[in-house]
This record gives sequence, C-alpha cells and structure tokens, in this order.
Amino acid sequence: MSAEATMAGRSEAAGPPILEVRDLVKHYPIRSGPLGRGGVVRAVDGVSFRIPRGRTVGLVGESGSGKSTTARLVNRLIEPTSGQVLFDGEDLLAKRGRQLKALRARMQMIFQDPYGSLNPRMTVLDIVGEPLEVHGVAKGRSRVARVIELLETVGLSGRDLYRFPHQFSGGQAQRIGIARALATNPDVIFCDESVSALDVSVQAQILNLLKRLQAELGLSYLFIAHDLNVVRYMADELCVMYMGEIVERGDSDAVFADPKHPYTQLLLAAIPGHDPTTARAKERVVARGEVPSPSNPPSGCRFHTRCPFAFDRCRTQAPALRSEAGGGRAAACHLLDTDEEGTR
Ligand SMILES: Nc1ncnc2c1ncn2[C@@H]1O[C@H](COP(=O)(O)OP(=O)(O)OP(=O)(O)O)[C@@H](O)[C@H]1O
Repeated sequence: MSAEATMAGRSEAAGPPILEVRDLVKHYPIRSGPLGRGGVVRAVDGVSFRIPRGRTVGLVGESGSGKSTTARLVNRLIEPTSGQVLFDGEDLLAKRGRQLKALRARMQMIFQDPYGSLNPRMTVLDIVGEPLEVHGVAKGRSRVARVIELLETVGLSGRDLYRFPHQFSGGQAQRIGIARALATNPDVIFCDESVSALDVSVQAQILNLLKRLQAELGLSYLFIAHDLNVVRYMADELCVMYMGEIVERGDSDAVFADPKHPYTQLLLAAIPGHDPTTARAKERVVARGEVPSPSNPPSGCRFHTRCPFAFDRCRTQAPALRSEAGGGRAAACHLLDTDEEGTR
C-alpha cells in the first residue's frame, strides 16, 4: 500500500480530527520605530493542519520557525491575530469562561524543562492533584487515590506522594509532569521539546511511555522537537515549518523517505546517517545564507534566498501549499509545478 493510501486509511479510520487549525496567524507588533511603531514579527503566518484522533503530528523546523508559537496558540496560552482552531468540532477561539475551562481540561502540555515546569515547593501530591481540584475532578481522599493511580500509570508509585521535585531524577520529574498532564483525562497533549533536556537512554524511556499512553488512552499528540530522529519515532504525520509557514506536510514515513520541499531536504540531509531514497533528495542540498528576519520576510517563496534550486518565479510569487492528487502529501514549492508541466 502506498504511503498516501496508508495515510488516507488512517485518517478515515480515525474519523473527524480532534483538532483542526485553519489559517492561523500570530503577528507581534514591533514597537521600536521613531513613532513608537514598527512593523510586525510574523511568528505564525497562515498555518493549517489537523490532528487525527489517537495520532501524533510532528512539527519540525529550525529555531524561530514558529513551532512553539503555534503550540501556544492552539493551546490558547496566547491569542492569535486571526485564524480558527476547532477542537472536537467546536470553535475554541469563541469560547470564554466555563466553556473555555472545560475545553482546556481536554488539552494539556508537557514542557521541556521537567524541573522548571514543576513548582519546587509543592509535593507530588499537590502538583499532580492540582488540576483535579481546579477542574473539579476529585477532592480529598478520592484525589489522593486518583493521584496514586496516575503515578502508577507513569511508572512512579504512592511512595512518591509526599516527595518534592528535586528529589527525583530528570526522567522521573518528567514522569510527574506527564502524570499531571493526564490528570484531567485530556484528548490532546502538546509536547514541546518534552525530551530534549533528558539523557538519550532516558529520552527513549519517556518516548516509549508516551507511546504506551497513546495506545492505552487514545491520546493525540502535537509533538515538537529539534531532534528529527525523535520526531520520526513519534510522529504519524509531519508538518515542516519555515518562517511561520508550513512548507510541507504528509505521512511522516513518506516525508522522511521522499522529501518534496528543498527546505525539508535540507533539514533531513542534516540528520547523521539519514539516507532518503529519491534522486532529488540525494542531490546535495546546500542552503545559502542566514535565515531572514521574520519581520521582513523575502518576497515570493520565503525560502528562495537560501534555496539552491530557486528560479525567477520563486522570487516574486509565493507558492501555495498544494496537495498531491489523491494523497495526504502537500508541499509549497514551484519546482513541483514545473515538474508537472514537464518544463524542468
Ligand atoms: N512574544 C514575542 N514577541 C515578539 N516576537 C516573538 C515572541 N514570541 C516569539 N517571537 C518570534 O516569533 C518567531 C517564532 O518563534 P517560536 O518560538 O515560535 O519559534 P520556534 O520554532 O518554536 O523556535 P525554537 O525552536 O527556538 O523554540 C521568532 O522569530 C521569535 O523571535
């Protein structure tokens, strides 16, 4: 079965997506001009993707490409400039008060720094039990029982209830963060560099824990990591971001095996030992120059200033993120248009 068919099958089997992001934009005003006004930083600039139920979507791209901002927008930690976020079919950005709180309980985040994200003065019971109280899930003895259950789910135990974060190793501390994230029975967990701070062997344990929890609880993940091997291990689908835009997306195995966008080819070429199979991907992709400023993105294709294959149209016309016929793959690159027209 082709990768596209596999992906279509997966999405079909999973039903409507748990999360759908449409044309999401976040511009930060720059207040440094002579009149106190400048331009804007285009942190996220028209991003659309879906997370099918029970699946993992990986978000990759260089530092500053807009991955964390996307996760924070979708999680509603910050408000977007424009766009739409549908959570289980509901318009998340239109929700306020109790309705927002109820939806928020169904989305949780696991952070990068396990110690920094846990209050050092709180016991494990209070750290993991806090969301149970905030969201009115459990109080008193039933809260303690639920916290023990959550600790056991992540490989800790009731003996850890009255200990403090600094008494745990990095991997164990991250397990506490995961137990806390699970407390409200979420549907989606946002993992932003959740294993980057851990030793490699501990990373593997936490990734396997996340996979087991996904299988057992039907969780969906948005998974952000610099380490592409980690993303490859975790993600069913991949979105590649460059300067606030998604430039390629598709089934993760298919993108790794046959990256369509020169930027994706560049990212993958940097993975030690990675050997993409297609001819184009095997061409040596050498990116030139620095990443341009997100407050002054290049005209046309934003990658054209670094792309070894850029031609005239790339400098003037922004390529659309076009889906391939019959498949879940999409890439925003004029080279793909010209390939189809047979002019290249
Ligand atoms: N509060 C803010 N005010 C102004 N600009 C911001 C703000 N937050 C992020 N940015 C800018 O938005 C762009 C995207 O940042 P973001 O942190 O989302 O990227 P990222 O891909 O997650 O990078 P990293 O991997 O380094 O975390 C960057 O240019 C960043 O400087």
